[in-house]
Amino acid sequence: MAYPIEVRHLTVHYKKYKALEDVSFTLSPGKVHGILGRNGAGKTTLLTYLASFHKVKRGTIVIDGEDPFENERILQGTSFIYDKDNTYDYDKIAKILKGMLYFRPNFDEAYAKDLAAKFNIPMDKSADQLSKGQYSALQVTIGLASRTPLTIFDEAYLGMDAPARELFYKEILLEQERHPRTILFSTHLVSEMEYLFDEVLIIDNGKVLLQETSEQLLEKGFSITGPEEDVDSFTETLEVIHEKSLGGTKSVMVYGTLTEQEQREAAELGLEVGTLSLNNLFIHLTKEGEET
Ligand SMILES: Nc1ncnc2c1ncn2[C@@H]1O[C@H](COP(=O)(O)OP(=O)(O)OP(=O)(O)O)[C@@H](O)[C@H]1O
Repeated sequence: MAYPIEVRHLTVHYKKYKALEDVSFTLSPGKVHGILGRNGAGKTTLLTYLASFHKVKRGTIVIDGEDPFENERILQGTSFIYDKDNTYDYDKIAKILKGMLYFRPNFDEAYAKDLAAKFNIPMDKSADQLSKGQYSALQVTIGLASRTPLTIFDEAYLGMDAPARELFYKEILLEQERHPRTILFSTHLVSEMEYLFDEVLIIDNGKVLLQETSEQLLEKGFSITGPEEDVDSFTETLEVIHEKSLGGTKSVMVYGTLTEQEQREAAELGLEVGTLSLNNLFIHLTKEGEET
């Protein structure tokens, strides 16, 4: 089971500071959504509202057809996993995992134990005795094994080392095949996670910069390399998001699509047209002080 999400005109101000401004989007159910943004862009603010930590004052949020705030059904089906959560501090890990079924009807204790073993989480310790990385791995374990229709990971990997993160990402893909749910990932570590995302929402300065499927987004970015003058004249009318020159050769990153005519022209001029990674697009589309 997976929840669809609809957000309309969500606006959140902290006194005079505009953390989110007129944010609207829908998230399709059963997909992995990358919620990307620079530090302070508004990701956590958005996700805490989706998880109903606060009541919406301006705008609306509809999850699986209902207002999620103080909504028992939706809240039971929503996991919010973040690094600062200290709900479980004094209980032993084995007891925590055993008790989860009480809160989460789909919790799979056997899977959680299996994951805990893979992450080397000691079952006989209490949560407050775990290292930072082990604590994050415990949160991730609970998030995965809860199998909630909406699962939100807000930079949940903090403190986990590279092999542990790799294991986490692998489990996301396996679990999504076995028990598809709506998964939201907030991150600015785009390069190592981009292969996980079905859809991408980029938040910039409290606003939605873009929302696309990963496939669409990757089709919209490309690089053009060749003699400086040819590259300049070819890209005059295109949206250049980054450029660098070296000894008469110029390489630019462009956001947009090329018509067939433009592709032919590029080939005739001998320009090299390449693809861009999601990480490159993210970095250059959200760069401050540069026109995008
Ligand atoms: N309780 C608060 N009071 C005042 N300002 C706040 C509060 N919470 C967040 N903000 C501000 O709102 C903006 C968005 O914060 P948020 O935590 O949502 O960003 P983020 O995208 O999650 O950033 P990061 O990647 O650094 O975690 C920031 O400028 C932050 O300083």
